[in-house]
Amino acid sequence: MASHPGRLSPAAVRIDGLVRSFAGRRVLDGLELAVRDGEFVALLGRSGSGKSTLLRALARLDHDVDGEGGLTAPEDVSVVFQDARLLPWKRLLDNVVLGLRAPDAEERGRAALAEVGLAGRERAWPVELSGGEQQRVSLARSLVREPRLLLADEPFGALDALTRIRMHALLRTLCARHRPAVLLVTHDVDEAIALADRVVVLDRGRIAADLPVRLPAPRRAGGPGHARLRDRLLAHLGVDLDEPGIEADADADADTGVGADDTGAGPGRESGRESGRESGHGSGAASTPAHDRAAEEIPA
Ligand SMILES: Nc1ncnc2c1ncn2[C@@H]1O[C@H](COP(=O)(O)OP(=O)(O)OP(=O)(O)O)[C@@H](O)[C@H]1O
Repeated sequence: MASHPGRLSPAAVRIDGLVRSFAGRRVLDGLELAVRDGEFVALLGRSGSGKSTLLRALARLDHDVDGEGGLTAPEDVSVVFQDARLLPWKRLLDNVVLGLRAPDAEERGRAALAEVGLAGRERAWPVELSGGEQQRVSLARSLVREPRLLLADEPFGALDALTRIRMHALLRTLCARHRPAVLLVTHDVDEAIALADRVVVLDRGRIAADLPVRLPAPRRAGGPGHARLRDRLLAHLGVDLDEPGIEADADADADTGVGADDTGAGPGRESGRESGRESGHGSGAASTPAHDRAAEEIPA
């Protein structure tokens, strides 16, 4: 992903003390987060930690939900879900340009389908496509609108491992070309590390860790720094790698070419102590959020 960690870009997203509650229970509890223009942020968190609730708030799909706090997000937002949500009675091109009011909509739709590797399939029906191909159409439909912000809620969660790897490469290429800010919800730590400029971990409605990923491309699992960053994120997700039956990557201590403290993450923010494994999941520190250093760098 083309990233410019040293360059100060404006904030595409700024969230300040966001609260969202269901039946009096706070799911987002004073959440602070900023995402720069063109930045790719992966959002990890245990099931029920509020990831989709956050995405729905950013997409303005939560009108009926109780909440407060500041939320600035662009108007031009596209959302990709785990299921492609194509209209089965419309051909692929019509699905891609649905609602797109532009004189050159059809031309752009064709170009978008070509970008995702589906040139020549414009007149196909969704039912004729595999799951991975349908998700390609979903990406084309999102990016044809040239959104400033792309929200992706586990977009590859239903795909097989090989298709997912291909989709990672495609998403990287598309984002480098179109440069939207991206907030990707995923359960897959490796996916987060492979794709994102920054990985944030949501825990009990707040950001428990916010780690820039400073790993060279291509980011292959097992590369320098990768394993230790992975362990650190897993610890924040409550996975105890010391538990019998759970093995850390064998190369976790065999990384070369990086300093002793190099976890592949820059000087991010973590609740609790520096090592997530030492702090244990949650560690109680989620209730006293540290200042978000990464967000601090983002000018309004
Ligand atoms: N419309 C709703 N009404 C009531 N409770 C809700 C609603 N939407 C979400 N919740 C609750 O809010 C909590 C967070 O849900 P959310 O879907 O945001 O979690 P998540 O982190 O995306 O989970 P998962 O990883 O399992 O998809 C859950 O306990 C869920 O039951």
